[in-house]
Amino acid sequence: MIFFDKLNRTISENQSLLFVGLDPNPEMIPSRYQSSDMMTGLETWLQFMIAETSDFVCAYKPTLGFYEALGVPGLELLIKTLKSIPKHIPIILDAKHGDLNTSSIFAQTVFTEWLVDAVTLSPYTGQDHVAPFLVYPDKAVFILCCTSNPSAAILQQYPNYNSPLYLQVVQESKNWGTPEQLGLEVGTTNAEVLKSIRSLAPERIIMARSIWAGDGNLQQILAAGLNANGDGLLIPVPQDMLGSVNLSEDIQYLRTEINQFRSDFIHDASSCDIWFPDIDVKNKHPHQDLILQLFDIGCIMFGEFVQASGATFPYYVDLRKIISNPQVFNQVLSAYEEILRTLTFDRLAGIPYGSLPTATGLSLRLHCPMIFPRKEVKAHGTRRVIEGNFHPGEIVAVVDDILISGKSVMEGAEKLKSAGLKVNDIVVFIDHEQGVKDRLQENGYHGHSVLTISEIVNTLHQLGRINDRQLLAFKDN
Ligand SMILES: O=c1ccn([C@@H]2O[C@H](COP(=O)(O)O)[C@@H](O)[C@H]2O)c(=O)[nH]1
Repeated sequence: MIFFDKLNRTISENQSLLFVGLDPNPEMIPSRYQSSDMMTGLETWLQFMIAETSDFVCAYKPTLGFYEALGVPGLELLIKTLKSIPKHIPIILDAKHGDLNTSSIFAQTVFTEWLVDAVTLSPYTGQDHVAPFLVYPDKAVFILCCTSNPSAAILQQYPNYNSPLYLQVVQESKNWGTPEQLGLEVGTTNAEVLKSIRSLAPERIIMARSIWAGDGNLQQILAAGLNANGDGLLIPVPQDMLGSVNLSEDIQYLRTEINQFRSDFIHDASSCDIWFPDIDVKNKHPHQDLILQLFDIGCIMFGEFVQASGATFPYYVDLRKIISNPQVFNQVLSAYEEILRTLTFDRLAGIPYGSLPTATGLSLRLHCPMIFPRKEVKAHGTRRVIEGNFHPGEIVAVVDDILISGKSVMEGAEKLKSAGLKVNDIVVFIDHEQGVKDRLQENGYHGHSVLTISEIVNTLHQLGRINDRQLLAFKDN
């Protein structure tokens, strides 16, 4: 069962939006658990919390840092604690993981060995960091949008109160995963902050944090954070309540207070909002799925990228990555193949290095011999400019990844022509447009492309993968 369904089922069965932080914090341990053996005391306390609350919460949230701080016994305690949580209750591991290099292995460990359902992530390493977690279809992530720590305001409110960074994080992270896969972690005592995030992300689950640290106006927080259906907001059980001997009664009292507010809130609302992705089904691009997959595996990036010419573009395409994803690579080959089958040629040539794997794949598919013009000629050995066998006079179809100015592909084609070969057609995956095909034509080549960059950008925007700002940056280019 996917995280989202598991969470909603527990919310409905336990009639609760409350979650408990299962943290072995030695500074918070109630005196009745302070034995000479700290680990035993912490474990007994954690078991008490689970036993007292499992019928009244929708999720548990162990904080990895508290367990790590206890060393190896702490990690053993984490495994024991995770195993003690009833299977039907979702576990959100609060890791605030933020390291790109360890993201894949960390996702594998927490999801397949520790069997947690969701994990909190820091947003700073961007979608590349989130993607390895989202390849687990039944799991989810929560992106840390803001914290209530006073000194963090200088960063989170940057550059100004009208357009603060934490709202940029919300807007941006909505492009990284669906509402079922990606929720938001919001630490705040300020209902206005929560309200601004809720209005920007009406469809997301918000995991509230730190709401009890301020004056604790629960009603304001609920009004700001609940979605129009009176849910979508996970509320932490206050830390000081977790030390109470009457934890079960206290939590039920809090649950009733929240549910009373929710039912009044739903009653007052005259309509409900349903979130739909902005997809135009009728005008679906024939390569829509491929465009999405290329974006999701990081082949199409948005930002400021300096090109070989020195110009800055709002995107960069790195098709070299497809070789690491055979399923996407196969689809890319099929798209090239469709064009090549309409052309007449004796040999295929790939432009090094990026297009050599593509040309090799196409050569095998089309049963057509391949050659390639070297990028640099070796000072030793055969000193060949063209690798592979050919006969002067043969027609070569040239394959490359992307046309920007057309310079690199034309340089390759010229080397082939110098060796007595004929080049009529150049087939690329992406055409940057802006007249580059005309430039090829002026030099005697007929350019063909699977996709244009505007088709890619418009499709990604239509499907919510890129935002209005990214679309505008592209259009203004
Ligand atoms: O987004 C991009 C832009 C460029 N490349 C690399 O450059 C050449 C194409 O540039 P020309 O100006 O047409 O020579 C392309 O073959 C890539 O090697 C890129 O990969 N992605």
